[in-house]
Amino acid sequence: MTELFEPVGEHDWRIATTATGVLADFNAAGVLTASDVHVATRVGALGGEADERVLLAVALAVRAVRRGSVCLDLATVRDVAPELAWPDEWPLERSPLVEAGVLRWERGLLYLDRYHRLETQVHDDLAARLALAPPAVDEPRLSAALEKVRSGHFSAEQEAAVVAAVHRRTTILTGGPGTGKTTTVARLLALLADQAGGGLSVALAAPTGKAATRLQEAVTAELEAVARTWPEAAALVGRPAGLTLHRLLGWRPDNATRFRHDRANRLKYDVVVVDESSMVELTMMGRLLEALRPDSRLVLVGDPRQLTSVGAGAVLSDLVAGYDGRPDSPVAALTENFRSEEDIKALAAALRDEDADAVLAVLRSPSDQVSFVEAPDDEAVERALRPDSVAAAGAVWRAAVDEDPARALAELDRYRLLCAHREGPFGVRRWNHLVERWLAEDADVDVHGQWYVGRPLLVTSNDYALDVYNGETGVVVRRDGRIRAFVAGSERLKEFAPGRLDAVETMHAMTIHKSQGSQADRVTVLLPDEGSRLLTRELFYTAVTRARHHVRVVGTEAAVRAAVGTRAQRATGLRLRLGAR
Ligand SMILES: Nc1ncnc2c1ncn2[C@@H]1O[C@H](COP(=O)(O)OP(=O)(O)OP(=O)(O)O)[C@@H](O)[C@H]1O
Repeated sequence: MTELFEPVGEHDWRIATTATGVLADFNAAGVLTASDVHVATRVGALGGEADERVLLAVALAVRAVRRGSVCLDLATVRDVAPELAWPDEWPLERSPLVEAGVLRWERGLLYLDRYHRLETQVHDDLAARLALAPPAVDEPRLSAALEKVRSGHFSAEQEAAVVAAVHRRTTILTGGPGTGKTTTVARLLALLADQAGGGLSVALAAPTGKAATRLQEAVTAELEAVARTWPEAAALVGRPAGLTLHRLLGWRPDNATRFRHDRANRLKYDVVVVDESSMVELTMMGRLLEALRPDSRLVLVGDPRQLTSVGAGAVLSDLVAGYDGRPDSPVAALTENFRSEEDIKALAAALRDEDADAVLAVLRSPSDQVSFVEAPDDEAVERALRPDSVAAAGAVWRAAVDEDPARALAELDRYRLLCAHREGPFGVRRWNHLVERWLAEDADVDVHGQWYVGRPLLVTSNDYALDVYNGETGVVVRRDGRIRAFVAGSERLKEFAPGRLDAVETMHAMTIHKSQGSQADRVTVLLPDEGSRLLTRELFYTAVTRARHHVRVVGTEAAVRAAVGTRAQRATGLRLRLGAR
């Protein structure tokens, strides 16, 4: 796995032509980009720091944040490129930048001040929530209520989780796909509404629009199940709406990182549930925690084994690891998977155990749920992917031709081709083009133009004016002779003149990062080669757990071993802070 780039000549945009000394050396070696170097030089000039070792540390800290870390671990930083001339020491203690608080140096971790502040804020806000007196609970009422939610499905593990959550203001509910997290949340809401006697305001939030929609749908369905045995409580909860975290906090057109709700203007909700919390980056977690009323309840739901957020931080997995073993831990874990097929569960379990031999054994065992196409070269990969891709895209296209957008969107959820990369031989862009070409060649579909009938769409950013959100899926359909784009929303299909949707991509293939928070009946995972820097266990786990009924892995044994053996490392100090009370 390489973490460096290879400069392609002196005009490469990643080369800082003004850099000198050690910064220039690390830039030329592909460790630092031009922007890392520029930020460090500028910070040094403004803060009166000329020691190039400190400037190198600043540039490496900027690089670390760019790559998802919250800070720079100086003890391991050399591993990036051991052959380079690293400084013998980091004279940070004497640095005016540390003195001025521009840099923070703590426990061997070097922070840019903004990230240090965020991390300490997240820690302190959570600590303050945990230190508050627990909410008052009417125990006889709770016991009576548990009797009512027990009918229908409800495992002992789920019951233990809701009982713990009723007694806490902060709960972190973890579990893999299909472990009944949403079921548990719906029952928790019923119990809380019953305790409150009504008037409980609930927000169901998630980092992406698609995840928010799914959460709302799933909670609504589970509340309907609760209503069969306990209609009063279900009625008290009502129908809470799903919304993105940006929307919950009050998105501001003038500021990308600040929201309308903050410490001075808190959220009014009594309960805030956040699904897919593994995707929540440190900045957003900070904003959420400061906007919550201290006495409100927060339920963070997610799977800490999945890929971390795109932005810096690994908050959920840090919280789970950091609270581990603490008597005040707010973590409730669900482990029993009720949804996936046995062999998919076995594959996910082998990945959790970090056991490459076991992963390969599951992949190679005959199964109608898991398959492995060992494709040594490009041609073999194409041969493997072509029939399924054409069949899946053809089914979407046929529904679109039949002017049936609901069916087209349902077809879209049946099959998904997942890639690690956006660009390159294993990238989404290439496979989108290939599937379009195959569709034209094998099924005679007209794929010309941007808005061809049957084009599957993935929304890539939130548009509050249009009411479409990052992660939502859509399809192009001709209706009454006009080309329209339909996007799946929580309550209804949303119809647009396609030109109005500017942040959409073709979705014959999708990145694994973007697939978080969604599932499909059948999933094909295209593994990149073993040198890919994206290939990690978290990536592989996220990909295979997107499948409900069948997962097919296309790649090589070397790629499988590389994935299982590589952890997505992010330097953060949150778990240390939590562990070192
Ligand atoms: N105790 C149980 N016994 C049997 N089935 C259950 C139980 N709890 C949940 N289920 C069922 O398992 C499936 C998955 O549950 P649920 O959607 O709550 O899980 P989840 O963890 O939220 O999943 P995901 O995150 O993948 O959406 C649902 O069909 C649900 O009805």
